[in-house]
Amino acid sequence: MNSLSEPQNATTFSTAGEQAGRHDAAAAPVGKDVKISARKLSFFYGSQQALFDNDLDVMAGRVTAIIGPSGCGKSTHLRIYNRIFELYKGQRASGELLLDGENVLDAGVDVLELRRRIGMIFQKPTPFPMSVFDNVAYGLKLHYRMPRSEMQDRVEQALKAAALWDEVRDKLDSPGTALSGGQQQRLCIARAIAVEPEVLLMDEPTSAIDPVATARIEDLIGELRGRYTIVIVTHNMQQAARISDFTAFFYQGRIVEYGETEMMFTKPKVKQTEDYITGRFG
Ligand SMILES: Nc1ncnc2c1ncn2[C@@H]1O[C@H](COP(=O)(O)OP(=O)(O)OP(=O)(O)O)[C@@H](O)[C@H]1O
Repeated sequence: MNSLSEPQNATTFSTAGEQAGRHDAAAAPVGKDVKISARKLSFFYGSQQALFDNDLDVMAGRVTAIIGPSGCGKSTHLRIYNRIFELYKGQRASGELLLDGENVLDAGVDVLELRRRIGMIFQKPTPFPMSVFDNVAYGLKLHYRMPRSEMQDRVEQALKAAALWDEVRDKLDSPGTALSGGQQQRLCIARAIAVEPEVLLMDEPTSAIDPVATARIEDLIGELRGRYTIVIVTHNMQQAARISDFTAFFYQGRIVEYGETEMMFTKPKVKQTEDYITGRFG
């Protein structure tokens, strides 16, 4: 958890851009493992360009929040990571998106395997119309062959990791859609976790659920930190401050500023970031 009241030490943070002699505030933090690097990443809906030369290094095992006003490109950026945009006609990305140094946009990439490595949780919980058990087993059946007993173990582990096991252990055969909204969202997290991803993308995962359920998901994100690299889009400034290690501020398809969350929220380098964080626009 980040405390916004802790004293700041500007020397603990330097950007890759500064090291390279650049002084753009959207460069990358250095000195830690990078899991994903966006390089000159742009995106087009038909002829309309929505993202412009996004450069971003996502740190392994950390939580990175993407913030910015409505329509600035947060979801568009996230949807490139697992190439989910390719399900829609006329959408195109250019530049590079490196996962452990390999460009996921290359033609030869196994997209099914990419989506196993990079799981996604959406704004509205999306349980499949099947039982709680089958929701979690779904990806396992898609990606692996295993005996039923191992499948049961993996489902249980995933539900435990998603902090849902105690609530559903007696209703594994009930429909996933019969759970509460917050439980459904944790079910979706369990489904993503079951296939042992490396990265979890979360696109406003708490915007459709109540404050108590939101707190549980935020706690869960805290528990998953370290084991997974998490990138979360959120409209909620307090949430970004509470749960993320790094924050990227997007505006009109560009990354205006990126850095450690504590610094971003206490000493932003760019006036636009400060104005957004303090609620002057957006
Ligand atoms: N399917 C689409 N076709 C055409 N333009 C789109 C499409 N989806 C998004 N856009 C445009 O791309 C830009 C970025 O949209 P995006 O949804 O990524 O923003 P966002 O920051 O996630 O917004 P919000 O916070 O409202 O969810 C916007 O101008 C939007 O109108």
